[in-house]
Amino acid sequence: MIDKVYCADVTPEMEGKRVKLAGWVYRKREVGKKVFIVLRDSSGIIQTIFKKELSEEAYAEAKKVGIESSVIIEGTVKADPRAPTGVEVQADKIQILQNVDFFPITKDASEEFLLDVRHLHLHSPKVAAVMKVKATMMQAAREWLLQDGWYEVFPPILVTGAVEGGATLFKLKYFDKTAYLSQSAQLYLEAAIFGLEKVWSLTPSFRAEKSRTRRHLTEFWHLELEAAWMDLWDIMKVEEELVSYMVQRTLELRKKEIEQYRKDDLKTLKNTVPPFPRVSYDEAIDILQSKGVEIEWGEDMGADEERILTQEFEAPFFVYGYPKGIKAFYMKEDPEDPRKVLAADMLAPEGYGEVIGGSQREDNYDKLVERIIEEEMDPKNYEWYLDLRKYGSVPHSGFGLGLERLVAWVLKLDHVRWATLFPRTPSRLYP
Ligand SMILES: NC(=O)C[C@H]([NH3+])C(=O)NS(=O)(=O)OC[C@H]1O[C@@H](n2cnc3c(N)ncnc32)[C@H](O)[C@@H]1O
Ligand SMILES: [Mg+2]
Repeated sequence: MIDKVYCADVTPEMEGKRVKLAGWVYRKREVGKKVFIVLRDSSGIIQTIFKKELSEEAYAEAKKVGIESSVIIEGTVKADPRAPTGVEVQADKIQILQNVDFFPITKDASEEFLLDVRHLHLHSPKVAAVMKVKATMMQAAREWLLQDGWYEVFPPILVTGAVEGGATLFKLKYFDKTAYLSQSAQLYLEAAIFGLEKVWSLTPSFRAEKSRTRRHLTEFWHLELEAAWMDLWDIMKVEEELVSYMVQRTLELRKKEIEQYRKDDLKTLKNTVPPFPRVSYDEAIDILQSKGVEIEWGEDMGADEERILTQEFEAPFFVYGYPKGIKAFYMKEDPEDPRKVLAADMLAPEGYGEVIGGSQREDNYDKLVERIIEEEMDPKNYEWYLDLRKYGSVPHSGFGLGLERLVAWVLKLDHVRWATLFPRTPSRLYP
């Protein structure tokens, strides 16, 4: 590894110190017999200046480099309030690892072009900022899960059945059998609670969603938890504590990156502390109808309805008590109202909507068989899952958090695709 210092670690207090930097040419301009190169690495940028009188050779080389060329630069630190970071390096040596005559991404690049060259778009410090925020959100999640006694498990991705409806399964040939890409690790997490009680996983989930909305990917990162002995209200508390910790910790560690995207007062992020507001599905329908939305009790809320509902809140909030007819087979019927299930979604404010889907699971064998048949599925395909209700069944609940959706809200991205390294949508499988 090159014994370099990071751009962001060069400070005015290091005046007179000799440093070696390695990175990519971010900006370049020539003024008289000087070349200014703003160097970029993963930590940030720093201005370097090449003066002919200091080193003719380095000056001549510096004149050659193009934007995004990979270089190693050596020189002496000089405090300069005019430089972008208040300090610059008076360079006397440059090694060009690979010169770039023309970098394809220009200021006027369209979103579609940026997606076509996503592998080059990852050079961008603004894109790197998204990935740093996403990484910090997961670092925070891991911190919270560890201290709260949850075990990480590693469920399969090659599976034999649907969790969230057969319409969005990706099917593949598995030797002489048929397999599917996992829509959710949930069913396997439910098996894991009989030994570990509180489990979690971060896996890619796959949905053959044809809907081309700003919040759907065909592959997304899915943070899922499952806990024995917990009911819906218990798991909602887990959700708000986890999400609060993720958001507050990321505000603490990545405020600079967040402010590259959010030009507001960060109020909704600061408001993300427990307890989150809770509205019933019935109340949500009343709110929407009072705002002129044409929606009847029993209908699902789509992105548009959720967007309107979020206008009532300035922090994430829960909607609970959905009608059975619009929710999945595994959800436990509400004993107080058989029309409903013990399910709750967490919606992010500012129009973002659903970031978490969760519920208490049906733990009674016969009722679960009934629900599977009601949903016109074959109980034979879920024999192993039904076994979980035959050998020491317990009340249990869990949820799934869409990581890209949470990041999209935190950074106010206009599409969830910008929250993932290489977006997968119905029209995008390459690069
Ligand atoms: N363990 C569980 O209980 C999870 C449960 N089986 C489940 O998959 N619920 S979910 O379909 O609402 O998806 C959960 C979350 O997963 C995200 N999600 C769900 N589908 C997508 C797509 N297509 N793109 C991006 N993100 C998606 C979104 O935030 C949802 O709230
Ligand atoms: Mg959902």
